[in-house]
Parts: sequence; C-alpha cells; structure tokens
Amino acid sequence: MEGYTILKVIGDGSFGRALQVEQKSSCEQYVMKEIRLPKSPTGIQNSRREAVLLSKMKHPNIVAFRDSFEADGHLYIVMEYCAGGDLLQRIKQQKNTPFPPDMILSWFAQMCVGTKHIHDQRVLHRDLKSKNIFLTSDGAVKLGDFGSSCVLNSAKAYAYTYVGTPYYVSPEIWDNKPYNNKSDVWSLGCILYELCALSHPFQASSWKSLILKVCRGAYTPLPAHLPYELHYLVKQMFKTNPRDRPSLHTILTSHRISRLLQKHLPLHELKEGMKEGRTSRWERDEGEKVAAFLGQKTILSSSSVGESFSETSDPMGKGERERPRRRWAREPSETVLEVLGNAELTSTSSCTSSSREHRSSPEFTPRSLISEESEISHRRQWDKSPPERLLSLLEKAPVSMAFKTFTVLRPDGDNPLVGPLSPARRDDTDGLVGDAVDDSRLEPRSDDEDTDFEEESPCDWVGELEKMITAGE
Ligand SMILES: Nc1ncnc2c1ncn2[C@@H]1O[C@H](COP(=O)(O)OP(=O)(O)OP(=O)(O)O)[C@@H](O)[C@H]1O
Repeated sequence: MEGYTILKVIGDGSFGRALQVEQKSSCEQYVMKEIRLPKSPTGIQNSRREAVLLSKMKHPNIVAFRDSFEADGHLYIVMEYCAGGDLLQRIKQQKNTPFPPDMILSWFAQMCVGTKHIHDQRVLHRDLKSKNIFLTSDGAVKLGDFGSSCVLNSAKAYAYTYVGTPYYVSPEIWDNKPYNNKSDVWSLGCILYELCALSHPFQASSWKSLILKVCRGAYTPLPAHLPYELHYLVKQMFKTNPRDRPSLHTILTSHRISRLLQKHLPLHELKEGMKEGRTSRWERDEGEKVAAFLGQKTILSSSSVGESFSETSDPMGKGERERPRRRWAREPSETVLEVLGNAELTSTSSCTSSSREHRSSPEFTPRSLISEESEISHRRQWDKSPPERLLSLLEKAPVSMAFKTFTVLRPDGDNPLVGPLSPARRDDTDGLVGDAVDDSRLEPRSDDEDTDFEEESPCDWVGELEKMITAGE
C-alpha cells in the first residue's frame, strides 16, 4: 500500500472499494481493488480467486494484472487503469447518436479475442456485461472483473456457485442447466446488441417478461441501417439453444462476419486465428483425451456422459455432424416457458430471432414444442416444483436489479442467495479450496475451440433458492 498514492475512489461496492491510484516509483496510474477479507479460510480463498485468475490472464484485451497483496484484513488487487471507463458509461454518453459500424466491429472483435483467450484456457467469465468491459485511452477494449469467473475442473466447491446478471443471462441458465462457453457468447451478444442499438435487447418491465423474452430469444430488431452481417451475427448469438450458438472460435475464423472482424484485429491475433483455422478439425481420439481431462463430463462419446446425442443443425457448415455432441434441448427453456405459460405474452410479435414461427402462435404451449417422447426423457427435467416461487420472489424486486450480479451459493445449506434480494454475505461463500487453479489447465490448447464445454456439476440453484424460501417461511 505504501508504494501507491490514492488519487480517488472510483467505486464502492459490496466487495469493498475500487481506487484509482498512482504508483510512487513510476508515476503510472492503476486501479486498486480493496476487498474486505472474510474470516473463514474458504472465504479468503474465494476472495483471492479474482487475483489468481487475473494474474494468469495475460492478453492485450484483458485488463492487465499488476500486483496483489494483503494488508489490514484486506486483499488488494492492482490492475491496469483503463482511462476510457467502462462500456456501459460509454454507451450512455452516446445518448441517441449511434456508434459507427466500424467502431462496433472493432470493439466487438477485441471482446471476442479476449473472451476466446479465456475460453482457450477453459475459463468461463460468467459475468460479461458492458459494465465489465473497459476502454483504454487509445481505444483498446479490455475484459475485466473476473470476480465471477470459474475455472472448469478446479475446486468442486466452485461448481455450486451460480453467478450472472439477469439481463445478460442466457436461456439455459434460467432453465437450471450448466453454464457453458456458449453462455458467455450469449452475454457477448447482449453487449454487441447494446453497441448497435444503444439499448438492451431484452427490455422488460417485469421479471416474468424479462425471463420470457430471454428464453424465447425475443429481441427488438436492430436498427435497419446496420450492416447485414451484424443483424445476422446477433441473431446467431441469440439462438436459444447453446448448441446452435457459434463459439468465439467460429465467430473469429469461419463465420460470415469473420472477415469484417479480422480487419479490426491486430496482426498477431489474425495470425493466431488463421493458424487455428487450419487445425480446427478435432480428431476423435484427441477429443476423448480432452473429455477424460474434463472428467468425461463434456462433449464427445455418448457412452461417457450417458446422454443421447443427435444430429443438430450446423449453421456454420463446418461439418460438425460427424461429431457426436452433447445434445441440448432445441427449444427455448421448456421449464421456464411452462411456468410462464399463463403469463401475459407481451413479446411474441417481436420474436425476431426465433426460427420457428409457431413460437409466436397464440395456441403455443411449451409442451407442444417437444415432439419426441425420447427427447423428453433425455432432457434434464425439473425434479422439484417449477419456479413460480422464484418468479414471485423476483417480482418483489425492481427489475432494474436485473442489471446486477447475482450469486447463488450452497454453503452448507446456509442462505444460498447473495445479491440484491438479500443482504450480501461474503464471509461464507464457497470457492477455491487451496490453490485450486490448476496451472496445466491454463496452458494454451490446440484442439478445436468450437467444442462446447460447461461447468462441472452445476448447482440446482433454483432448487436451492426454493429451499431457502421454504425455510424462511
Ligand atoms: N481497470 C479499470 N479501469 C478503469 N475503471 C475501472 C477498472 N476497473 C473497475 N473500474 C471502475 O471502477 C468502478 C468499480 O468497479 P468494480 O468492477 O470494482 O465494481 P462494480 O462493477 O461497481 O461492482 P461489482 O463488482 O460488485 O459488480 C466501476 O465504475 C468501474 O467502471
């Protein structure tokens, strides 16, 4: 702490403070996060997570880690200062003046490259939103705030944490399915939309309406003046089935928009992309090695995961049909739609991203979307009553809270909801046990990054929330 002069407090959140500081020796400016350390050892480890992750993520499009230390019951993380502030502030400054398409493409390309870098290392950000994207004085874009990220296959405790900001959360999360790389893609789609339209894609005045729109991928069409490629990309990123969403690898190398994006990437990124493009086919034995590495939980052979596979659409035309893949429900979140079946369908007419006309039909019933009996039995079903209670709980909260990060935890049956709906308790959050960030997982990978991967043993967070409510009654 002695080595830095505090210039000003730039944020005061639940975790502690964010300070703009100047390093005395270099006169360089940095951001210093001052995080109150909890008392429990696991809580302390959890707090260290952001520092550990950030220190591993060296990339031009990720906020650079500088230093971290502990003093007086606080953890300090010193990181690069991004003088341009966050993207949300920048969008608000625009008022109604649209960003030039080239600027959107440049920023988005950089976000993709940064996110691809963390996905390459099997890390999920899990809280991508315009508030967590930063701009430097020279116009570079950087991903920040790794406080919600998870390293796949790290500590088991991690798997019991759900994090997200409702406005940016993908349909599968509302359906209590695992967070996966495509969930980050959905969130990036929300940010891209914000840059294009200067508004959020899923505007809602109630939680029901928000969840319904998200689960249907029902967004207001983008302004017509934008290039066709942006319309197309947004539509792809808002595919309700994560399996149908392009990965970052695809977006950057073989998507209809890739060429446009590559124009905005620095040369070294371009080379990387081309290199991976040449080796993008994933041999089966290599895949199995990785599947084993991932605890045989994800991707390849159906026998190893005990789930059915099917040929699914291949919007990118990359020959993925040859590869058996974990099957995701093709439909929007069945359960949530079921729950909302009686809710007012405020958004059907603007259901632009849906490829199925019948979703906007007045006769629509969620169950009718499931055509095969077998499909029903293989899909993960709610084993508890549907989340009416969740919705009624959420309805008591102003929908503006949907822009905040929620964390649902399962710390030994204790209160699992930390976030805007109840006082935050950082002390007993579970997280890494010991130094669970496995360095080998952070080595660069050469396999096909178009592969879906997901968090391990995800938490039945709605179930936990329901238990909490029931216990509280
Ligand atoms: N590297 C950075 N450079 C410039 N500004 C930053 C940087 N990191 C954070 N900020 C700004 O500091 C403020 C606090 O950010 P921080 O991410 O620490 O907390 P928050 O996002 O406000 O809260 P929470 O993390 O609880 O969601 C925000 O206004 C953010 O834009």
